Amino acid sequence: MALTWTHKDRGEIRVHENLEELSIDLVDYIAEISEASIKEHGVFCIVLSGGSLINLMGKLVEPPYNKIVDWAKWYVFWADERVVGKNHDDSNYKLAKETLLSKVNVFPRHICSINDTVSAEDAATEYEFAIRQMVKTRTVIASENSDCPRFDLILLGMGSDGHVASLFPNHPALEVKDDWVTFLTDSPKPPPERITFTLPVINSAASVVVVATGESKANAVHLAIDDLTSLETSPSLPARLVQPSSGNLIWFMDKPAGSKLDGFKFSE
Ligand SMILES: O=C(O)[C@H](O)[C@@H](O)[C@H](O)[C@H](O)COP(=O)(O)O
Repeated sequence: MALTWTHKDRGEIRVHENLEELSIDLVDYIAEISEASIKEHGVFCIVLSGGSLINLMGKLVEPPYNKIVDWAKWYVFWADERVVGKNHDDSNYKLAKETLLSKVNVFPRHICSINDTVSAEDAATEYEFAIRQMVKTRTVIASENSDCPRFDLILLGMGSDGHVASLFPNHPALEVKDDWVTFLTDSPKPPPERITFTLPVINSAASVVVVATGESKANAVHLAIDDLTSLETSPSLPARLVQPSSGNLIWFMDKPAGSKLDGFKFSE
């Protein structure tokens, strides 16, 4: 049984017994938001990241999800991408394609990946331009509260340093406010060249999910969610800066990742 609660300003927290339970809850949630978004505005604009998150979504290609999800209405984006060829093992696109997208009926033209033949800077500029065109044609909804797109669902993993997408602690990309997509050529985690959604775009989504598993994430989870003592306060922890302005925030984690949370301790 999952332990779930809502923090007064850090969203809903779901701590699962194990990865199997977490992955079922995660795909249930994705299927639910997909259905609600399609009912509301005809399409589902989902944003992926890399890492273990993609394998945790694997059940989507199995019954009943593969039959109940309206794949033809999906538009797929990436919150961050490594600037490598699409066939490179570091490519987030390749991971999602092999694990999920090649196994369901998402239209290839609805899969919005980066141009892998240009520099990181140009790839970021082109990706933002492509998204702006889709906001213009109303495939992606415009936010009412910011000059940003309002994606239906942004799925983020989290590193043990608290990074989300390719927004790393103390990196200047965290400060970018005027662009929707920015680039890095000095990522602290290899490969160095990446593009990433900026915080204003992440925080304009209708729903943001952060998935964190394993004991190595426990401290970052605590710093991202709990009310901190003045000693611990770390204003630039990227995961703590995920604060959708008028959307939902949900944390999916396993027990080891949640083990340092105040709410977890109280429930033991
Ligand atoms: O671009 C990257 O280097 C990874 O995609 C990275 O951002 C990942 O999402 C997190 O580090 C969480 O990864 P795990 O869930 O696999 O620990």
